[in-house]
Amino acid sequence: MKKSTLARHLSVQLGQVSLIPLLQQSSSSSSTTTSNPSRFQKFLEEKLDGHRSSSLSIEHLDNNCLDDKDCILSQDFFCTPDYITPDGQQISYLDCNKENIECPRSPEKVTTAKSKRLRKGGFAVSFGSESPLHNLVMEVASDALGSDEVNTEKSSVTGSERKPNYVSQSAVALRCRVMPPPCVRNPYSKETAEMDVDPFGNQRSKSLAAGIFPTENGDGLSRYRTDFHEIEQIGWGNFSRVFKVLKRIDGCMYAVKHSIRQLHLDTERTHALMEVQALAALGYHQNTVGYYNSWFENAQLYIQMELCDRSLSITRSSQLLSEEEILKAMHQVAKALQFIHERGIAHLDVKPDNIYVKNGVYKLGDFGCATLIDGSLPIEEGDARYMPLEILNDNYDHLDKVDIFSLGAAIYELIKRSPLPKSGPQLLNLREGKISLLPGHSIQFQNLLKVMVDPNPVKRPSAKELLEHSIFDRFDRP
Ligand SMILES: Nc1ncnc2c1ncn2[C@@H]1O[C@H](COP(=O)(O)OP(=O)(O)OP(=O)(O)O)[C@@H](O)[C@H]1O
Ligand SMILES: [Mg+2]
Repeated sequence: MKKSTLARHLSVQLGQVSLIPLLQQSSSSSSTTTSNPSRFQKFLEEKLDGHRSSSLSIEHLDNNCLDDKDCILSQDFFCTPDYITPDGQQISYLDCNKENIECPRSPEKVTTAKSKRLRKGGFAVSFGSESPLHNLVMEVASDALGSDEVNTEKSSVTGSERKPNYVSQSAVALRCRVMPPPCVRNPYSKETAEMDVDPFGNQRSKSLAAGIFPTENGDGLSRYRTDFHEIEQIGWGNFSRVFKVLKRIDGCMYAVKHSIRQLHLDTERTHALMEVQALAALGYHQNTVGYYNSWFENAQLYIQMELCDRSLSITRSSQLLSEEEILKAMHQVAKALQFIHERGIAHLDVKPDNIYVKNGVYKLGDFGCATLIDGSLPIEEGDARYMPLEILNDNYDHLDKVDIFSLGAAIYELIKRSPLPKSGPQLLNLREGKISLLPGHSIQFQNLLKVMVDPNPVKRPSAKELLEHSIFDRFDRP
């Protein structure tokens, strides 16, 4: 009884990825571990046979949903342009723009016979059917599935054909997903230790009593609600809202941004995904906002990111920055730009609203307009107030230098402490590289700003050259 529950629990987890590689691994390793297969192994073998006999190959799992219940909503199902394309998978953006085209397959994971073992106090421990950990897994499994589902699942795996009351593994997996894990305080995180609100109160039992989490579309399958506890809204833009959230499973704070509009068309989703693809391709840099995860839910794109304290927006924050602090921000954003430009990506929406601060460290965020410098992806320019003349004239030859102009304009705005106008002579002057005198600021600094907003992109320094300027000597070198 217990083993079959464990088997179901594991199969539920596997249902979210692909069952086949583990089944193959399990069936091969089983011969080495025992000559007398357990019920669990038998079950896995039966499942494998079942999958084989119904011609369910990995390819089918990847590309075709067997039935509607086997589909898990995920960006995996939408073709998108790649910032990094795996070897041998040259895809063009235009191809991906077509509706209903097959997504390129991810490189196959090499399956090894290694199995992970839980280590405790330096010793490898295994949990047999009598161990407390084993019992805990049993409890969670039976907690996550009602007794009716247990029967349903049992009957479907013991019979060779699907019974009318068959519930697909993906459906069960989704059902399991919506059971919130306990909301635990993270003992390593200062953030959660100092929290004045207590989101750790009986959230799980409350949500269970309320019938899991209601979603806007009423399907009860909100990954956002299942995985996160929403604390408050911390930002908004033209296209998104951003929330401070606590992740239930690790007890840490994150920012989750989600699109305001529902994205029903493939083209809309493809476009929205460019942001997460850029973030994912870039990887970690201390001066870019950290990216963790993304998913579609209710036709909206959700992006889980590193939580920052605030942005430098001068309309949303009343904090005044000294020249020293502004130079520090400029230096750190220049480091972020050097990092992304070296990877062939231009941000195209550098402005104070998109520069965040966390523990005194400045981070470039909002990669919603990010594109490839070589011009091989579509270009959507950011906030027009920070765009140089060449972009308005559809000249995209120096996209990295667009970011330098925008950084210069953003710094100019922070120094002036008044928002750049959307039109008028001040904006035209800026685009022509004319900035008014900035009393109290060094000539060296004013000259640097001037060259950053030069109307000729070639004359603007690159991010690397900017960082080599002597004005930044007092800061650490890249
Ligand atoms: N990781 C984060 N940590 C803290 N605050 C954030 C974070 N991400 C975004 N914000 C806040 O939310 C605001 C809106 O986010 P963002 O700029 O990414 O949305 P958007 O809709 O793409 O904006 P835009 O209108 O500029 O295109 C930001 O200006 C910032 O104040
Ligand atoms: Mg923004």
